[in-house]
Amino acid sequence: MTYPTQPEASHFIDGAYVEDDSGAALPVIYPATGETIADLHAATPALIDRALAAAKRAQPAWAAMTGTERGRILRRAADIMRERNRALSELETKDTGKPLQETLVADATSGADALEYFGGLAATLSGEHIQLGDDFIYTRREALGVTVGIGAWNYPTQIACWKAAPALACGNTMVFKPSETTPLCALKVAEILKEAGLPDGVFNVVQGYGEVGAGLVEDERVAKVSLTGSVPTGRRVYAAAASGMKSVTMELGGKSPLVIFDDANVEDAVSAAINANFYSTGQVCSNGTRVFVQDGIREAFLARLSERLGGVKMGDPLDEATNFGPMVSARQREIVEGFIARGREEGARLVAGGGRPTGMSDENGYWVEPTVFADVTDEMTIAREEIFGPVMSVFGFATEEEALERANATIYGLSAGVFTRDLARAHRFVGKLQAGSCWINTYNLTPVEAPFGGMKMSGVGRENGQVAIEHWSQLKTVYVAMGEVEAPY
Ligand SMILES: NC(=O)c1ccc[n+]([C@@H]2O[C@H](COP(=O)([O-])OP(=O)(O)OC[C@H]3O[C@@H](n4cnc5c(N)ncnc54)[C@H](O)[C@@H]3O)[C@@H](O)[C@H]2O)c1
Ligand SMILES: C[N+](C)(C)CC=O
Ligand SMILES: [K+]
Repeated sequence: MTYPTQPEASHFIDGAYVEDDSGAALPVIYPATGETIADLHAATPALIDRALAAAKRAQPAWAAMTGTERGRILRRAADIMRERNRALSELETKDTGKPLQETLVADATSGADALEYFGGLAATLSGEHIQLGDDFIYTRREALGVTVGIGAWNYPTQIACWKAAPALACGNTMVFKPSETTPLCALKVAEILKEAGLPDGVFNVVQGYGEVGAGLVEDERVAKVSLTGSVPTGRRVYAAAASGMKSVTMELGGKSPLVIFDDANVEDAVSAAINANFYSTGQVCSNGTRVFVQDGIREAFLARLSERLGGVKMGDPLDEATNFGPMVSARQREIVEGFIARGREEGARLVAGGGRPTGMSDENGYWVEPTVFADVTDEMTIAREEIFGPVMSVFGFATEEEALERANATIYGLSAGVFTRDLARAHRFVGKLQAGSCWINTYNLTPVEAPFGGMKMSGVGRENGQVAIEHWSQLKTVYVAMGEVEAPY
């Protein structure tokens, strides 16, 4: 099967597709050609209200089902997603420009993993019993209520599922707003959940720009907001949620370090640096864009990296042989090119890339070459700011202490990696890294079993793993008295 790129309508509310042409135009662009592949509309205030009302109405009955019943629906949806992985991946590729080689293994598949994992966990939700003499206390793990998910554009299906799966497992309902840049696949997630038996109103999708997100966050019916996006947006959303005393999960940006010691396996370290910088054309929050290579192997590392970049294959993202796609949008390419120019101006040494690839269309596809800067210093703009594109900065270092201090010298704390054959050093080092996800001798693996999220400015809360349940539910404490009630008078 193939999904048409134009969906039946822009929004999915209360179990059905809904359109309102009076909403702002939201064209969907295929980043490899610049072609408009769908015309959607942003949600109007009336549609936002309709979605939240549907979620509010559906929530009590959804929460009243047993966890086993809720989980069965999520697991059925996981199976359907896997059966349709190719069609979903093709649609994701058209929406994001990411090569099909990637979307086939990292998007709907990861979404299905989350639905399966939290579908399984749904039946395990429980409280505790605390005996106090004859009296006792028990706790109930309850849903939060109506929740809002807001997505970034790099992993649209995955983000929708990483939020919806634990939210729904816990008995919440959700209104999800995809990124305006990649709005298509969340609608398919909604369709599939419905097909799997999800009651109407439990998962709704509304499209729109930032103000639609803001409208959702500010609504008093909403108990929790989970955002995947940039730090500036995170600040705004967290502040708006705080004034309504809402819970939040913030999955934000990063400028993560990848530290490679002299004793590392250079071939593996180069592979990891490639995965940590050029996968999804560098549009990955957890990317290890600050690559610290110890002095003894730095030139060998750079030489081997340059050779390995000969294996980059740009081209039609729908061709499974293509392993590097365009940037998601003209705007994002402009931002990345601005950073590359700054890197040059500030004196970093360009080792690879740095421009638009020859032979690829300049006007339409938003192409940028995989770019490597060496001799980068900690003060340079490219060393400090999240670029969100295929730009690797390579730094030298002499000692473990120095590497640790410089790795942590950032406002961000999403991820970090260390390569060494000395495992005592590896554990000692990650013990002191200020990052939510650390990898030893690999990079960027984010299975759903692993809690994922940021320290410092990179976020609040965790997605995935069992701990996500705590972020999508609340505890009620019940004290039960077995005797008479004493009072002073
Ligand atoms: N930690 C993670 O899991 C993770 C994953 C992917 C991307 N990211 C981060 O996301 C960023 C790139 O994505 P982006 O450019 O789409 O981010 P963005 O912050 O521009 O937008 C994210 C989402 O927030 C919405 N939004 C914007 N203003 C809003 C407001 N005032 N209220 C409510 N919603 C609002 C947008 O419409 C979009 O849906 C990068 O910084 C990247 O690191 C983080
Ligand atoms: C969560 N992750 C790393 C797969 C995608 C973030 O951009
Ligand atoms: K798009």
